[in-house]
Amino acid sequence: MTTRIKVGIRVRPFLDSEKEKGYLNSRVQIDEQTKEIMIAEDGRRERKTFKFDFVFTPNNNQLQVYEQANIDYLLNKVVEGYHCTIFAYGQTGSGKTHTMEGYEYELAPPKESSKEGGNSAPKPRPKQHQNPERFGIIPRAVSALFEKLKAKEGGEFNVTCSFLQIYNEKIYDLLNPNSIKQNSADGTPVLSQGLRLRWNQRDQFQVENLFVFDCKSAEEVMNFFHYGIRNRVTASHKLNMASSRSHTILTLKVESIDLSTQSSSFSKLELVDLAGSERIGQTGTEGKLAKESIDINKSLFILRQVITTLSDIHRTSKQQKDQYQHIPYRESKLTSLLKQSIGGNSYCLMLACINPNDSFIDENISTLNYASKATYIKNEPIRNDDPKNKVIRDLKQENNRLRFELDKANQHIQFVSNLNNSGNNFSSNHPPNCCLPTCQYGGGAQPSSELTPSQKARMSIAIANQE
Ligand SMILES: Nc1ncnc2c1ncn2[C@@H]1O[C@H](COP(=O)(O)OP(=O)(O)OP(=O)(O)O)[C@@H](O)[C@H]1O
Repeated sequence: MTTRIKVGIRVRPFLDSEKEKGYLNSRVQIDEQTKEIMIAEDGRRERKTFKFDFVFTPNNNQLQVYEQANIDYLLNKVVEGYHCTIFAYGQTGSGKTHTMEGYEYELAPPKESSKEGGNSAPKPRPKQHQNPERFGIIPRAVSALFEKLKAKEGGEFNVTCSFLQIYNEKIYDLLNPNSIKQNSADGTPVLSQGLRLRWNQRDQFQVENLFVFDCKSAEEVMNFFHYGIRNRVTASHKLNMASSRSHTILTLKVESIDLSTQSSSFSKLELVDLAGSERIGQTGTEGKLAKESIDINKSLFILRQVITTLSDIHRTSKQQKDQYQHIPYRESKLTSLLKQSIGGNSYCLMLACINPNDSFIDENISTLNYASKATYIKNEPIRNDDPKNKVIRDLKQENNRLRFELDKANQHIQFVSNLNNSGNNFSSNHPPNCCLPTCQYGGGAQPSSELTPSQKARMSIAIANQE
């Protein structure tokens, strides 16, 4: 079965800080009925119109986004054994982390000078007390997933979680204290080598030595998540007080066991918050932050290439497809890890975020263009049975097939020997491999009445197997 990537656009409201600066004009128009976004480019009178699966206005709150984007449907798929990915995409400060996570941040007071005598820059950190109404997709989905798993009858489940970030094109474990060390001089993270990606037989990239924790409840997952976001690289710049400098992927792996059939399935829910594309001039970043910008933009560039290539493939006719076969997944860590999600075997939802401010019209048009391309991408979700189940099922089928063949052969032998014994020569109209009790051809004899009880039993097994 193929299914398109679903795409939603969320236009955030103007922030108080923006209103104070007098930013109030927005050329972005949203039609909730038709699910269209209209935007007028600089110097042009006609508006560009983009159509999506979901559109969210600045008035839509977190719960409305969660419900209308049909996250529930995706969670049901995870419970059924399918992989699902939800990812937020957009320019820096457009509302990705708000949509995925929803926590309020504050700037931690600068650390006292270190022994080298330097002062650390104030670092954003989540506030101690959070308003649950602000919670984004991650806390809501984690809690709903556990509710669904617990409500499922006749089954058991195991959930594990892992949490990583891709920073400057290296992968770091946000749950491993050794993965992220603080610089003694200024408190900024000095990151170790990063974890390696390994390609495995089932056509997917895996991160080596990533910490994976068993979680019995949503609270346990959220505790790990809170631990991890404190390790995520964030920084303040002109466009965002708490800007994510890395892409993060929170992965929940679910093993569901059906007790009646003793079969199990493996699925995963990936919740991805991307770092935002940025123009260094607008963010006012320099030095280390400017280098981060370049790396963020580079990996997003490859992501856009993957989206463009796949959307071209799925839009063109079959003959033309061959020209486009190279999809540059391997050219960045991010796209390698999202290979199953974009053009692969997962259900996938992309939430593209828009800053309403007219100063970012070019960035918004770019976001809308790529989001629009993503609507053409088709995935082929598959149910991920335990590979052992498949082997057992295949062996059972093979066993049934062989028993059926054997029965047919025995019946044929029996039929021929009955003919020889009775001297009856009516065989001319019968096909050589016909199964006598269900034979459609007329004839004088009724051989089924001549079968022994054990033959009849074998015959009924064979017929049952056939059905
Ligand atoms: N829908 C919204 N309603 C209210 N405030 C919002 C909304 N979306 C974003 N914000 C606020 O806008 C600011 C920037 O949002 P956020 O940090 O989510 O952006 P981002 O796209 O994740 O940026 P970056 O790529 O730099 O990490 C934050 O203060 C956030 O609280």
